[in-house]
Amino acid sequence: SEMYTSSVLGLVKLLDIENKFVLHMKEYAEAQEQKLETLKIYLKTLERVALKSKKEQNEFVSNPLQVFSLIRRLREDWPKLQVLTKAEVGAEQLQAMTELLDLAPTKEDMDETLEGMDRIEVTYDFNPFDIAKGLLNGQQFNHTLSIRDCLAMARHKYGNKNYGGAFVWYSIALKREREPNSFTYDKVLGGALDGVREQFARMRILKDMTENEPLLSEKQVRERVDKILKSANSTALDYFVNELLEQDDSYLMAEGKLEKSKVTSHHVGCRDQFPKRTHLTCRYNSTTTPFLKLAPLKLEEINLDPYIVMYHNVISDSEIEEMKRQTVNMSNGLSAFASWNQSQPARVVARVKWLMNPTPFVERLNNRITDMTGFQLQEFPSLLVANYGIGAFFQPHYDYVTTDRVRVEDNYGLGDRSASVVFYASNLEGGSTVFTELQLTVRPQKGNSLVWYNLFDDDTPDPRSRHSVCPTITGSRWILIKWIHSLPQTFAKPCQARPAQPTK
Ligand SMILES: O=C(O)CCC(=O)C(=O)O
Ligand SMILES: [Fe+2]
Repeated sequence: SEMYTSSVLGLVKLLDIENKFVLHMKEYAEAQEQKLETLKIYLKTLERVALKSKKEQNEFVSNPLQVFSLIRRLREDWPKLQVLTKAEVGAEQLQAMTELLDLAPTKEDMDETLEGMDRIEVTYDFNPFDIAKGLLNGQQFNHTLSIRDCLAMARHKYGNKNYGGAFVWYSIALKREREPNSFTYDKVLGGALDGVREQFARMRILKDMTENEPLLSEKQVRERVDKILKSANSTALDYFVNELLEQDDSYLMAEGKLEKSKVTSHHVGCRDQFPKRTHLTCRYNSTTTPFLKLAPLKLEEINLDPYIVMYHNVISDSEIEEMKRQTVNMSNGLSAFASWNQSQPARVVARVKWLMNPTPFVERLNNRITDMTGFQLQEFPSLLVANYGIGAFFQPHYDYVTTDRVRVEDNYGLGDRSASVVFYASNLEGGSTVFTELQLTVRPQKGNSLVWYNLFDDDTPDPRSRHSVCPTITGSRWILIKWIHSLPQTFAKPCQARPAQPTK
């Protein structure tokens, strides 16, 4: 089935599905309403004076006019009313709704979107109380999370053994006033808050015990907490929960924060907290190829060693539209739960498509990359397009494939990926490219292109090229990526001996 959450391209389809569902349900409700109306009208025709005493009843059936009507009604009208009552109305709509259910997001999609939300909150150190109120990245949206939304977040974090995070989201849910009609909602969807106060208390105790009793196993901790909660009387539990809920948001929030020891360079980069670079310049590049004499490219230095540059305005809006037209059938995507290799943890959440054929578009882009870098691309003209999902990211990684087991020559005979070129094809919030070792954050800007080296001049891996992509906060992240293989560059790339490395 389709994985919606791996990209914005997939997510947009859900709107259409929901619209159709709502339409069918409306028609269904209208049909039911009509039936109800008819029933009520017929009920009216059956009204007659109440006959209380035996005497009154006898009088009634002694009147031939009344008896005649009574018999005819029961004989001729009743069966038809029975048919009306039993009539299934809206069967067509019911069927259509059932069919739409098959297109509903799967559990994988649900898990992926929960992970995405979690990732946005934790990576950027956002305040979950703000998120629940619709305040994201300093922008107030006209949408708040419902109690059930908040509880889903809490349960997800609990499932991930993030007891502090679950504690906060349970508290948000419990502090919320119930929505109007909550009684009806609960009848249909189940009691939203059933058992939630106890779960909230459980998170608190679980978190404390995990921290205070590091020698206990996961299972032992859970068993002990179960015991504590079982033996607690309800008044004491109520008191405990009420005390906690009276704390202010900042106290509760502190429980859900990512532990200091777990804040990585990727997080710091995404939060834009690396020290700012100085002594870097911008200039026109008019020398890499003769064509640049006519049309120099705007170059911004990002880092000098290893060399990283950003070219400005090197892919136009209309080229980006053309790129999107070539990618209508993107693969279902990579995600935390549906990656190419199930045994690996989440690495990237995005849909991708290789542009393999040497179309005019691909050739034009390759020529541009040659202008930017001077590299030879004839041996491997393919480009890769990616569209990320909400909260989608790319874990810190290296673009080179050389490992102890994979030798350079094995990479399609092209050598390793000596440089990478990423074209940013949309504007968005979040989604920066972070160089975790170099402590650099590069914000995507539509039309720009980032170029960096993954290998030293002697073609050995340069671990300083380790990079990641921050979660998208809002927007649709489109990129076009080109990996430049080293062997075809033998005569194109200036080669210097690597400075001697300190030996261990
Ligand atoms: O999208 C980006 O900014 C970088 C993508 C990337 O690192 C990759 O595809 O290998
Ligand atoms: Fe990469």
